[in-house]
Amino acid sequence: MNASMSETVTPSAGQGRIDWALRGMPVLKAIEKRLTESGTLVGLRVGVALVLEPKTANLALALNRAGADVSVYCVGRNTDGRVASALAEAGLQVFAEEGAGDERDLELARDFLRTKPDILLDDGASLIRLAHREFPELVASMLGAAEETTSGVRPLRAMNDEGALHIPVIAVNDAKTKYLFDNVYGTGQSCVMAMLDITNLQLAGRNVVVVGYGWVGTGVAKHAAAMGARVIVTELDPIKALQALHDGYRVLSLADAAPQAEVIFAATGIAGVVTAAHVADLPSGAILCTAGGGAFELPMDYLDSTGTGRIVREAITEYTLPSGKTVQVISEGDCLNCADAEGNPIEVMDLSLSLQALAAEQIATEATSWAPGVYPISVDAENAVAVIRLRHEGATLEPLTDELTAAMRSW
Ligand SMILES: NC(=O)c1ccc[n+]([C@@H]2O[C@H](COP(=O)([O-])OP(=O)(O)OC[C@H]3O[C@@H](n4cnc5c(N)ncnc54)[C@H](O)[C@@H]3O)[C@@H](O)[C@H]2O)c1
Ligand SMILES: N[C@@H](CCSC[C@H]1O[C@@H](n2cnc3c(=O)[nH]cnc32)[C@H](O)[C@@H]1O)C(=O)O
Repeated sequence: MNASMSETVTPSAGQGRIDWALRGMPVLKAIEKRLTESGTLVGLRVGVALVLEPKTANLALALNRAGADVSVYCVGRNTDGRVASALAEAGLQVFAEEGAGDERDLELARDFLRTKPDILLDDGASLIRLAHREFPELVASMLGAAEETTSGVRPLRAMNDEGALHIPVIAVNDAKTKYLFDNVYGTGQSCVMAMLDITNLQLAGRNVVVVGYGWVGTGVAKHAAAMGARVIVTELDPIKALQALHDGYRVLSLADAAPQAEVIFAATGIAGVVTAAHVADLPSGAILCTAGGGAFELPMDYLDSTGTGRIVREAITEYTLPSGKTVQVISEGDCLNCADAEGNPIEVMDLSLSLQALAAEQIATEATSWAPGVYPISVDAENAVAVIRLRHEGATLEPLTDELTAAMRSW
């Protein structure tokens, strides 16, 4: 290779990571084209409040190129600073500082809402709830919002039941092309890999307890078992517990599983599922992490008030309890794949983030006539994402002929 051929322009660290992710996002590229051609988002302010890393950056940039005025918010623990800088350089308004603490995050969240988004793309419903608490005029003028995750959809439904939700929200999480892929395969892979990268431990032969066998728990169990872990599942729901048994795992209450638990993945999205009493029964050195909603699933208050915490390696806090027992908490109990790893894989976020773009389209075109409430994304949008991905993979669908239709209707 001669010298001139090897000369390249190196993008900034953030832009390089964004460009790399875009290579694996054919669905988002197709949706950007559709939005650009329709002009649906031109002149609208769209606030993106999702985990801020290269895949989300591509969503923000795609919406921007399609004509929206885009601002971005994220808590410090889920922000990739290189990506935040690259987005600011691209002219987006960015309210996210890597490593910012709770107080600064709240200031940034308020400043983000002061940009008066017409459409809000949220994760965990935290910005939708903050807007309802502190920015009633904004809520009154907003077209609507979209929610990314299970633990955001749940409180929004509760708000709606009490008449406290004042905007239409599309539950992106509830699209089949979201939860069947992102929550299961994406989160299963990224959380197990994050735990292994952070600790550098081997999983084969270890007792891994998965708390909750919903979509995320299923994926975590599958990936942990594939790496040789002995998986125990804990569940409240007898059907999910029976499913876990048929998938080949032991099923025990957490109290029964705790004495053998070398690693615990909380995957419920519900506060307080792992308690101080469970910790008392763990073997010394057990590892606690959250694949689900966040640190609230673990007994962090108990550990902080009773134990002595010491950072023993990046993203690992070792608590020594009065009994002398130690437990290791990963990522301070936050979702470890988003806090201290790369998040879910690119291909799976291509599906979820494309659904967010389609939810923005639906809010701009249809939600103007909707009453406040939690709505599913359109079946067309859900299917469009699957069809584009299948086409990109070179997969072909069986054609539905008149004969097959008649056969399926016959009795
Ligand atoms: N880390 C990520 O990237 C990521 C991705 C998707 C979803 N999530 C989050 O993961 C959490 C789970 O999501 P999901 O889609 O699997 O939800 P889900 O509702 O399908 O599953 C939750 C399961 O937990 C069970 N459960 C509740 N309380 C329990 C308890 N005390 N003990 C045992 N089981 C209990 C429920 O019966 C249910 O089966 C949510 O907070 C969601 O927002 C995280
Ligand atoms: N809000 C949580 C973190 C993520 S919630 C879970 C959601 O994050 C989404 N997610 C997981 N990985 C990524 C990623 O890499 N980029 C953007 N979103 C992600 C995923 O769709 C899921 O529904 C917190 O405060 O700790």
